[in-house]
Parts: sequence; structure tokens; C-alpha cells
Amino acid sequence: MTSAGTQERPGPGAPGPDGASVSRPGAGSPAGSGGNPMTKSAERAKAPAGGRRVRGFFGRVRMAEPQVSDAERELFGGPLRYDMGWSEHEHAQLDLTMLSALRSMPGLVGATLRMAWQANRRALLAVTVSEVGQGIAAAVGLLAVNAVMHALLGSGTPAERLHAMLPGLAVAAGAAGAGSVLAGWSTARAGRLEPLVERIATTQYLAAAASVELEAIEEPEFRRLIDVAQYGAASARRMIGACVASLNGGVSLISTAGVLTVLHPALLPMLILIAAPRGWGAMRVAQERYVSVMSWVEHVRAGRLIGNLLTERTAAQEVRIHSVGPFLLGRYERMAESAEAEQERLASSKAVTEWVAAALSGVAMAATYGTMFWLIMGGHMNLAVAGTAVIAVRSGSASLGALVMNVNQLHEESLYVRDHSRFLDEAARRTIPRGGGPVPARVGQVTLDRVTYRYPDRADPALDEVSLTLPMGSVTAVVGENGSGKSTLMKLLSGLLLPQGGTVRWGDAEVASLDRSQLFDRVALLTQDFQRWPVTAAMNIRIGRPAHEAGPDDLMPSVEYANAGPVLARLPEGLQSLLARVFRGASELSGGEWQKIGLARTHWRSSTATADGVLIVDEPTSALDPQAEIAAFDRIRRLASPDLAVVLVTHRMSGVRHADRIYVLHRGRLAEQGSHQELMAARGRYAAMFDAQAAQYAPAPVVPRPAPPTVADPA
Ligand SMILES: Nc1ncnc2c1ncn2[C@@H]1O[C@H](COP(=O)(O)OP(=O)(O)OP(=O)(O)O)[C@@H](O)[C@H]1O
Repeated sequence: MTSAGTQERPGPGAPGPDGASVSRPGAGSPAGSGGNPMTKSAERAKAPAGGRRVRGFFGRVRMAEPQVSDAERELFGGPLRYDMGWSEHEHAQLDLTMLSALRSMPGLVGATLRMAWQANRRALLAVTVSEVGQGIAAAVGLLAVNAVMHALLGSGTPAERLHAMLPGLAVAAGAAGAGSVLAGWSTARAGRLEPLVERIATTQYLAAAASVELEAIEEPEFRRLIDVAQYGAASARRMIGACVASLNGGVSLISTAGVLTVLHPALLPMLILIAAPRGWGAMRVAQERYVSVMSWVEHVRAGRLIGNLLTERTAAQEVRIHSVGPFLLGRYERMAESAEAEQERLASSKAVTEWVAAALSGVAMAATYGTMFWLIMGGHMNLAVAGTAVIAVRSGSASLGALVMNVNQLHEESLYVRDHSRFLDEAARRTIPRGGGPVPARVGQVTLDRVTYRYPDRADPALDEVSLTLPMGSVTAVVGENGSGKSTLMKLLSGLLLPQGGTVRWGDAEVASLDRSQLFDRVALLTQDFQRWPVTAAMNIRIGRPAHEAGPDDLMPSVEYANAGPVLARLPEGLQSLLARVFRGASELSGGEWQKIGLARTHWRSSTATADGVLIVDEPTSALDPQAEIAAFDRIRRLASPDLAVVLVTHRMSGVRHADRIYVLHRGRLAEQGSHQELMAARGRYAAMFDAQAAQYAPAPVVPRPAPPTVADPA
């Protein structure tokens, strides 16, 4: 058996969608993992024992609803359920039987081998040759042992018999040596193959995820598929190991079976009888483990989420000041106890299953030896053959047991690999189309004409027949209350979303017919939650147009434009300072300082543009102090140039009054439009919003303070 076949699966700790780390089932035995500090309690008595699981011992393992602890009910109103990959497999996996596993084998092995072939065909060939070679070496070794037995139990003096044994011993030693050399070679080549396969699968996954339409990313169903598929790459890697181990088991089994058949035809069925209970036991333990993890992991998820909250930086203040720490810790312990009880139950159940399998196998072994005894006594088998048969039966039953386990593992891993390919297919269908017409260098203006857009899971449209025009060189403001459709409008403008009704035109060209990557190239984006890349300050600016080479001097105009000089001056390495708190020696910026870096990035992108474009600025000043905010709005307005249209989305009304044109959205519809003066004169929504904000800054009326109560002099 090669070490590749016994690869360690990753333990618990894969990050969940919200940062709470969860393990996927099968990735380590629940009985052996966990690592939670757990305490004993009365709750263990209520633990999800056999009652939740309806099964006869030899029947199918069934899944029932996991029990939920009081603490989970109190905190989450029920169990925490992520839409993770393995929960999708609940039923598929439970159909796992020897037959279904064997039926799906050829397809699975074929798919994995194709990936391995694509990764490194030489390594794949080497692994195959060495595994087949090991099987042949094992068969030769057994035959040599048979020759040794014959010599040992044959006629002649002890010296003559020893002498007769020597050739057989030499062949057996040679076969063992060749087998171990081949095993080492196989391990080394499989070790080369596995990371390559994982890389290919990971690259496919990441590339597909990065190139799908934004609409797909925002769809819960597709997001779920992304989460589900993330385990596919590691599973593909493990499938290589399982394939190698299965090949090894298969070849060893065939060679042992061949030798046994040559020795005596009755021995082969006996071998199967010995190994079958062990195979059943392995399969059953795997099923039980899966079903158990399904219920156990619910508690672990909840517990880990709480654990993360206790250590998270963002929660640190409330954890301390509101005494949330001891409260959550208590709930954490109660959830951990539920998980512990389930793991304990599983360990006992596993022990019973293994014991029953071993007992059945022992009975079959006794029957085999009894048959051999009977054959020897009846003169149908000589002692030398019987000795070889004992060795062959032992190694053959080990090979068969390992084969069953590896086929089982192959089946389990294939569920995740299948998700991976399902995701790739779906992503290919939803990928941003390549090609399309070129975006003209000079467009004059960008126009939205009665644009309508409704999110898939919403009844009402987020935008309903909205029309507006953005002339190059102008500053346009879009205002409206929360949820009025401003951000959706920006996504349509930038080409991230395509309108479901109406048209978006760059000059005369309709966006739907244009090359989208060229379109993205024309858009600059500065949003409130712009990406804070964990790279150097210089790269955080340059990443606005990463393909454009830039030295520190090239970036200085952008730094100066954003007034980010004083921010950089405070950093230990200036522009070369790493802005990633998680790494050693890195610096952290405040929200306002980051916004200056964001502004510099936007300037860098705009200043390196060579054709007409649109700059979208969405709530750019939320973290800036009042003075910095005034300066930032002024700077953003100054960015408008003959080849750039600036669109400003903000709730700060003071920032929009100088815009050339202001559009007011209300519940997805265009409610008003005009200049500041026109809209104020119209006394509509805009004027009401402006006045409401202005009133906050008006001098407060003097409210007379009530006279202090007179206290009677006790004297
Ligand atoms: N990804 C999405 N999926 C479903 N509905 C969405 C999605 N994004 C936004 N919406 C809904 O569309 C409507 C418009 O949202 P949008 O984000 O465009 O408003 P907004 O004016 O930018 O709001 P805010 O001022 O709060 O940022 C809202 O009702 C919102 O709930």
C-alpha cells in the first residue's frame, strides 16, 4: 500500500461563509476531532442517542433531524444551518452502498485520471506502472514462498532442504525489495501529481468564480453553489490518493487471488468470505460517521461561531463593556457538550460495528482453516500449499479490506468533485460574455433610457423606467432615500448589470452589444466600502489600474491629489508600507485615512485613462471629518474633464449642490431632476431633504432652562 492512499484528510477548520470555521464531513473522524473544551453535564443525558436514528443493525443508516441545544435555541432561535457543500449530499451519501459505490467507480476514476493526465502524464504513468509492478512483485513473492514451503516440507536431510530453499528465499527477498522500491517511487510520483491536480482544480474554480456576472454572485442559489464547490479541489487531490490505493489494492488482490486459485480453487471463495464482513464494517462506519457529522456539525458550527465572536476584534469592545464574554462562554460550553455527546455515541457505535465485523471475519477465517485442515486430512492439499495459502489468505483479505475502504473514499470524495464540475458548468453558462463590439474612444455622453431592473428574488423592480444623461465633462449627482435604487443604477451604468428593460448607451452604442471588458476599462469606481487590499500603500493606489506599470514618482500626483501625503508620512515605510494588519510589520489606517488612499486610487485610474469614461463615486466621504469632506467633494468635482463624466451618489446634500445636474430617485423611479437652484425652487423631495439636513446645522434656538427646584432648609 502506498502512503498516497492513506493521505490525511484536512481536519476541522475550513472557514464557513461568515468566517465561522466548520469542517466538512468525512474530513477527519468526528470522534477524533473536535478539540472543544467540553464539560460534562446533565445535557449529555439528553444527547442525540440512538433514538434519533432509526436503524436495524444490519439495515441502512438513516438520518434524523439533529437535536438542538437550549443555548442554540436561545441565541439563534434554532439550529444554525449553513448551505454548505456537504449538507447537499446528505441523501446522496446515504445511498452509499457497496453496489452504488462500485457502479460509479469507472466514471469517477476516469474523470480523476483525465485531470491527472492533464496535470502530469509522466507522473501518472509512473504511478500506474509502479502500482502494477507492486502487484506482480507480491504475486511473485507468494509463489516464491510456496517454493520455499515445498522445499522446507519436502524430503531430504535438513541441510539439503535448506539448500533447496535458497532459490525461493532469494526470489522472495528480491520480490519484497522490488515491491518496496516501487512503493517508494509511486509515493514520490503521486506526491507530485496530487498538488498539481489540486492546483488545476483550484485555478478552474477561482477563474470561474471571478468571471461570472455580478448578478450570479448576488443570487443566493449561485452563492450556495460557490460554497459547495470550494471543497472540490481538495477532494480531487484526495481522489488521486484513493485511486492509487485502490489500484494497489486491486492489483494485489488479483495477484493474490490468482495465486490462491493456482494453489486450490476452494481458497478464493474463502478469501472473499473473510474479507466481506470487514468491507461491510468499513462501509457502515463511514456511513455512520457521515450521518453523525450531519447532526454533530450543527452544534460545532454554533459553538465555533460563538468562539469567533469572543475573539474577534470588532466585537471586542462590547464583549468587555457589556459583559457579553461570560454570557457567550456559558452558551458555548452548552453547545460543545451536545457535540461531545454525539461524538461519544459515535465512538461506541463504531466500536460495536467493528467488533461485529471482526467476529464475522473471524468465523469465516476459522471456517477457512477448517476447510484447509479437512483438505489436508483428506489428502487433497499438501502442507506446503496450506502454508502458502495461510499467508496468501492473510495478505489477500488485507488487500480486499483496503480496496473496499478506498472505493468508499473514492465515492465520498467524488460527491465534492461532482459539485466542483457542476459549479464549473453553471459558471460557464453565467460567465461575462467575451467579444462584442468595441467601445468608441469618444462617446460624448452616456445615456440611460427607461431602464428597468428587478433583482431575481424581489417582487418590485429596484429601478423602474429611469432615464438620465451623463455628458462628458459634467458632474451629475444622484440622491434618494435608502433603498431608492442608487447603487443599482450605478451597477447598470458600469455594465456590471444589464438592464432588463430599456437601454444603456455609450454614445450611440448599446451596452448589451459592447465588449464588456472594454466597457469595464472605461469605468472608475470609488465606493464607500471600496476594497482595502492587503498589500503596500503604493500597490493599493496602483491597483486602480494594475496593468499600468508605475514607480513611486508616477503615483505622487495621485497621492497629492487625494491629500494622502500626511497619511503616508506617518507610515514607517511611506508608500512601501504594508497595509495588512494580519501580517508582521504591517500598518493599519483609520477609516478616513483609507478613504484618502481610495481617492488616490481613483485619481490614478482616471489619470491613466486614454478615452472617454465614467467615474462613479458612491458615498465617498462617510468616514471623513467635515473639513476633509468639503475638500474631498471639491476634488471629486475637479476630476471631471472633457473625457470624464463624474457621477456622485451621496446622502450628504451639501456635497451635491454644485453638481451640474441632480437626479432624485424615489422607490426606484425618477422623482425629480434639475440643478440645485431649480430643485430648491420646486420645493419637492430634494428641497425637503436639503432643508432637513441644513436644519441640523442651523443655530439652535435658545431653550430657557427650568429653574432649579427650591429645597426647603431643614433648619
Ligand atoms: N443583491 C440584491 N438582491 C436583491 N435585492 C437587492 C439587491 N441589492 C439591492 N436590492 C434591493 O433593491 C432596492 C434598491 O437597492 P439599492 O442598493 O440600489 O438602493 P440604494 O438607494 O443604493 O440604498 P442605500 O442608500 O441604502 O445604499 C432595495 O429595495 C434593495 O433591498
